[in-house]
Amino acid sequence: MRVIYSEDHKLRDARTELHAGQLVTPFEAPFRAEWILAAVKEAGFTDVVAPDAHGLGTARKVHDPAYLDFLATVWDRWVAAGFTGEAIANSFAVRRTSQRVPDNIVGAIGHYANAADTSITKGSYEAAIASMRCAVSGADWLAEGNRFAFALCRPPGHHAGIDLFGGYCFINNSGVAAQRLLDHGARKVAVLDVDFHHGNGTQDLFYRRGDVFTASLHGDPMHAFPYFLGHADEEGEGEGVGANRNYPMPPGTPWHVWSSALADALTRIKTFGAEAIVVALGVDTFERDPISFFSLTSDDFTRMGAMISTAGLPVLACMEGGYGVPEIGLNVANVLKGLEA
Ligand SMILES: NCCCCCC(=O)NO
Ligand SMILES: [Zn+2]
Repeated sequence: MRVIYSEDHKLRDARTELHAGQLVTPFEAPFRAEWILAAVKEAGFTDVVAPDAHGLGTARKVHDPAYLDFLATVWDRWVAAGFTGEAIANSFAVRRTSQRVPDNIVGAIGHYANAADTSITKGSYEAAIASMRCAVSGADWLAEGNRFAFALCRPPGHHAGIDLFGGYCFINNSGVAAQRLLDHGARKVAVLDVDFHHGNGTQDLFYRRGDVFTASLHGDPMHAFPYFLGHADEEGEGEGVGANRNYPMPPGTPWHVWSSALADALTRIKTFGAEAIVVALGVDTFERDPISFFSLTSDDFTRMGAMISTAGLPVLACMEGGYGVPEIGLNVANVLKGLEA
């Protein structure tokens, strides 16, 4: 199992997150990647490498280039406007509004934000680029004929849409990796999102495409972030009809319910004809995750990896969510162990 990790994730170290009406210390913090790296090494996954210095060529095929340009410049524009706090959106291009991008940086950040929980700070963009590079390097490892890779992506990416950031995400790492696999010659690829939260960004990227099957198992959006996408009747559009599958589940969902959804998703991925699976690997489905409400145990993550492995396809796992409990490292390591079992 090749592990791809970049020290540059530490450049993403926001001081604030808008949560429950207060500015709190972000749940998505640097310690997460350090705990996970230590745990996977402890579990014997010691083939750890830095990512290659990929540019934005692949990302520009799934994200709006103007959005990527915004990400590259937003912090400097924010500072130039004289603001001393972290860049937080507080006005949004909601229903029945113009989709023109304002020149004003407060307007522009609101145009591109799908949530107010993600403060942008100095270094956030550079960290997001490094995170994307981990995922692209993992896709390259699979394209070289290897079975498994784990991209220890931080910041995460599955809430990043074509031209949207939020939910701690800026560039859709697993989506860029899926595109990279297609660029390497795959005809069909799947993105399987096992994070507690719906992969609204990934769904957005590929909703109208027939070459990437997107499946997401998640907390019912009637009760859980991101709230406004992730329902079972969202099945794709145009060339993408039938290539999107959502499995919304209720609070307290245990392994036997969750795993039946996984089994169905894997069957559909095989029927679709995917040649590889990119797993958006969040471990916030864990029973003690501080911001989620499923009931998976640490042993269930081993079972999860083993089930995904039975599809018999190359797998690239890209780190997504999973917060503030020591078991996040163990849970990630267990998925990797299950994959290789
Ligand atoms: N601030 C609202 C919750 C953001 C969820 C981030 C996450 O774990 N997504 O998978
Ligand atoms: Zn999550």
